[in-house]
Amino acid sequence: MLVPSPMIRTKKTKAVGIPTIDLSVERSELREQVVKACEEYGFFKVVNHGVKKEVITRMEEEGAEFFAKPNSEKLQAGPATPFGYGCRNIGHNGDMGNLEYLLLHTNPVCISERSKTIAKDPTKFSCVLNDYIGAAKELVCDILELVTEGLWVPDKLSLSNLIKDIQSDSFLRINHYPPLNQNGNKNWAPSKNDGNIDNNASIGFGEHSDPQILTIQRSNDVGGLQISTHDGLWIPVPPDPNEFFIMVGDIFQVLTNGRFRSVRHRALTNTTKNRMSMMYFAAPPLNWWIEPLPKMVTTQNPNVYKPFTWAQYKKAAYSLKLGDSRLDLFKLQHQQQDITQHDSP
Ligand SMILES: C=C1C[C@]23C[C@@]1(O)CC[C@H]2[C@@]12CC[C@H](O)[C@@](C)(C(=O)O1)[C@H]2[C@@H]3C(=O)O
Ligand SMILES: O=C(O)CCC(=O)C(=O)O
Ligand SMILES: [Fe+2]
Repeated sequence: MLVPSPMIRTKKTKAVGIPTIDLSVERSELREQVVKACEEYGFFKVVNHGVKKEVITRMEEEGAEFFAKPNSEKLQAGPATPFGYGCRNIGHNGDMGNLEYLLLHTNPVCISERSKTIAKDPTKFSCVLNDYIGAAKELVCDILELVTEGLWVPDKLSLSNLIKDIQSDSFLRINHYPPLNQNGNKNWAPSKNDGNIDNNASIGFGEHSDPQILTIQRSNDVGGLQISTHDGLWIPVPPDPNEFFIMVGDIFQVLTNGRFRSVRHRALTNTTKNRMSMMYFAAPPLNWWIEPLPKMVTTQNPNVYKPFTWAQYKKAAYSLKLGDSRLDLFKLQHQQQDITQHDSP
């Protein structure tokens, strides 16, 4: 059963409820709800997810402790190129946000290596992160199995196995959005790229879709996340620190041949409170070939996308700006821009 959620009124006065799915309900009903939410919004909240409170709390504490450090210590984590500490720069193509973050590969060896430069107690830090990553991975796999069942895909484990693969290219990101003061300024020194965000001072992380298969998001109790509906309205998502939000990523759109749509979203900063969010981005191994699941291609619904590897897609995404629609490059009927420009790295 869909759990009733408060109606949200957007600026354009459209009242929208965030789909909320209770993972403890009976499986045959559950898989239908998950498929429906992925189709309609590409976004939903899960409750009764089974992740231990302690795992979430410890992760929250580690994140808060890291961002409270002096800048000189945070910089020891190394620049986010691609993994490490980033401040205001998002990616490498001039995108800027009002945030600082840690971006990490979820492979346990990478976590262990990075922890040495991030935390005073690296063993504890990597333990806490591995526990959180393990829980997020399990949640992703449960949801992917519900989807394959709901779509009547013959191999129920075909997608979850990609995320469980030791070579999976999944990432963890912890974002910290400091409050903006009353003039809309933050305590950070002005940057040469500030022109990009002057008119959007409250934008913490600009509009985009996530390139991966699925994202598991949670935050502290400070709001800021917004999702975009198909008709272009922004819906604020009320924060819920004990629950998780699931976002369909670009690759899930391809796998379902466009039946699911990757959700465009953004994060705003709060005027007075610190916001911290954490995302697990579930991705396949780099060399994995991506194309619509055979079940999703019919005469009525012919294949829309060219086959490509996750490495090729990532390379294209990383050569573009945050808000760009990268999937257009991989559409079969797209004649102008050729996929070979983004050939394997
Ligand atoms: C501007 C960019 C940042 C990003 C790589 C990109 O070139 C385009 C996709 C961006 C994004 C959005 C979701 C995740 O936060 C992220 C880690 C990802 O996989 O794709 C970021 C990338 C990043 O910050 O490096
Ligand atoms: O901070 C958030 O809630 C969302 C951040 C986000 O979309 C991202 O890091 O990709
Ligand atoms: Fe995102």
